[in-house]
Amino acid sequence: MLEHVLGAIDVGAVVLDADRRVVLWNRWMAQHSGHPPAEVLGRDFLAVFPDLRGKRLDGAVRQALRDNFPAVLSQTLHKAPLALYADRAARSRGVRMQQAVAVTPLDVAGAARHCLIQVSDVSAAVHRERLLRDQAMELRSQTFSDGLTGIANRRHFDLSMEKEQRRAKRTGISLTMLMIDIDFFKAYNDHYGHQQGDDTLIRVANALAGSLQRPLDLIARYGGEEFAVVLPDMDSAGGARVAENLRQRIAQLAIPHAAATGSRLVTVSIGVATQSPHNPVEVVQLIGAADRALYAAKRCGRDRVVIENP
Ligand SMILES: Nc1nc2c(ncn2[C@@H]2O[C@H](COP(=O)(O)OP(=O)(O)OP(=O)(O)O)[C@@H](O)[C@H]2O)c(=O)[nH]1
Repeated sequence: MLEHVLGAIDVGAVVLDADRRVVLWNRWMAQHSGHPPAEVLGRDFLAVFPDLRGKRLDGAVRQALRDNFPAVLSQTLHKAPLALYADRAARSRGVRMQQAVAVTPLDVAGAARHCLIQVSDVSAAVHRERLLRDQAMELRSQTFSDGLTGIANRRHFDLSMEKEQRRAKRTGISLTMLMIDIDFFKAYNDHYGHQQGDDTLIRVANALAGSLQRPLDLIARYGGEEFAVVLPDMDSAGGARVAENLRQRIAQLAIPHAAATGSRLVTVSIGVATQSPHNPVEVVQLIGAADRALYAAKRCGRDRVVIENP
């Protein structure tokens, strides 16, 4: 009965004697290792699996036999310690089964201590875990990025702005923000259609994002055709330079805009506001100042940069 049970269970079972020789090798082990019992019984376990020497499982077997300590090998640290394969195809591709391994000391009447090694196939669980992790990462990135342009979304901007503003206050550095709005975009949509409007939004977003240089600079789609930029550790003069550079970059794209006045190209207006170390303000005040600067830029004819201090 016991032999039938050992043959039927969906777990690998190996018993080693005090000299690490294999004294039990169930059918599951034969099937997944490719070694029938006749080939391994009486042999040193490490001669069957030579690449185990010096590894965690080798140590766990020693500890079980010598010190009577059981061990469970962490699945994340030791994914596939034994050369075991799900099937022939996996073996020929050299793809080992993902395993959970437990080593248990066994007191055998009238003999020195043995140990039992139990192996289970956790490939499906590991695969499921990986899928869930990938999905979680995908969801996370969707939560913080704008669906149309792929840059950060408003939520990402709000969080980043709060964090950077606190950091600027704490460490006594400047923080500049820009509000950027595409000029005459309603007329652009009306003239070229919404689809081309979307394409232009994407091009403008990519050009703006590609022009920022420092790793902590963040550009987000603030709403509709409006973008916001956070520039940590940047004073007012530096912010004005960045803004002017962005304005020129968009003009250089030379995207035709037949319905715009002036250059008849797609242009942007930019408002700049800076929190200096001597004048810390609230985030709303900083955004309000950048907004006012943007509307001043619009009023003064668009395609320009205006600075306003909070
Ligand atoms: N194609 C497209 N258009 C959008 C999107 N979001 C907002 N818009 C359009 O952007 C336009 C913004 O128009 P307004 O706020 O009147 O400003 P404007 O025409 O750009 O004029 P000024 O800002 O004063 O230069 C509206 O017509 C919106 O429909 C979008 O995701 N795709």
